[in-house]
Amino acid sequence: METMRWEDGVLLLLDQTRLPGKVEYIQCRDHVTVAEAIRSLRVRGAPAIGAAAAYGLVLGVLAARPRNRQELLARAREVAEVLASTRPTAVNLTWALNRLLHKLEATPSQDTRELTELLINEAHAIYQEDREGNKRIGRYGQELVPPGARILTHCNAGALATAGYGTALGVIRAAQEAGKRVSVYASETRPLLQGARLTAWELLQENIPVTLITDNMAAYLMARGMVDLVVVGADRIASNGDVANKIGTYGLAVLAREHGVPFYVAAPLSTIDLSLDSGKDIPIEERRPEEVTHLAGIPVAPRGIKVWNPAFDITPARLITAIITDQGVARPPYRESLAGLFKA
Ligand SMILES: CSC[C@H]1O[C@H](OP(=O)(O)O)[C@H](O)[C@@H]1O
Repeated sequence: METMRWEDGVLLLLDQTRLPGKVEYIQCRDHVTVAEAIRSLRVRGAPAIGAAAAYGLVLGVLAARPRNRQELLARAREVAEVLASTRPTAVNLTWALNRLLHKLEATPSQDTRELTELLINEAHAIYQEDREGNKRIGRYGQELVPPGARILTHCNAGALATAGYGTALGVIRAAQEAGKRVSVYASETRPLLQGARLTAWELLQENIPVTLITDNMAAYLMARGMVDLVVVGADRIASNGDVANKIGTYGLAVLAREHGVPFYVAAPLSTIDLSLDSGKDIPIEERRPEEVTHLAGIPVAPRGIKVWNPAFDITPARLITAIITDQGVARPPYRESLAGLFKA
């Protein structure tokens, strides 16, 4: 199942709001459609958002038919700003857009066709590198997975959240491929149910044993000794190892510490933001109240109720056993080990 596909100047995006019931692709011919898809989580997951935004930038430049380098650069910057404003937490979004802009600025060509080709190739490179990087995350991560491990994961950090294979689910896939016969508990992940709708669906598609639990069952599951490790994805990792990830992750990390369960985060280097000193500096997206007060369009809370709906929380580095990246496994102290991975 592909999260996205570039076909003759059109970006096809798998509409993840329709899963698991329907597999439907939306055709994006302009950056505004891509921006809406990111904002409404038709495409979601830090690396997938980055890749989609990169292709969205290409679409925005193509649509404007710039007559010269100057017009093309101005248009690219304008479109990047629109796409960067869609969701604040996943650093891959701005990382991908900045990578394309820097590539443009570093290329002296005056030929708009050549510059546009350059953008398309860079977007393809981001997509391809993420797929390959996730396989490496899987290889590094599966070495931490004991045979027969019962693994708890939260939200969806799978192929649907990336350009393929997944980060946290990449570790699970690699462990399964290594013959470790793992089983997975997927927490449903209120309010948008990425665990129930996406992770459960992804793993079932590949016959990886998976059991769905509600978020409030995780504590009792661990108290019953039914979890051997937790592995989750990330949307942004600060230089000290603090991790922003789907709301509910921090609670799982506290529970894992309480019950002596290893807690792993899996993410590519493109999710690590060394410019941030700690998790305090990571912007946390707050979303519409209706995501909490309604379920499939049906009200489940009284009209007018006040709602707080942060889409992410921050897990402090001290609760994280290791951070599994596409360049190797980082262990505490993270400020040194993460910086070291960039130098490798
Ligand atoms: C591999 S990154 C996946 C990451 O993104 C998810 O958030 P969202 O579904 O809101 O984009 C969640 O935090 C996952 O861990």
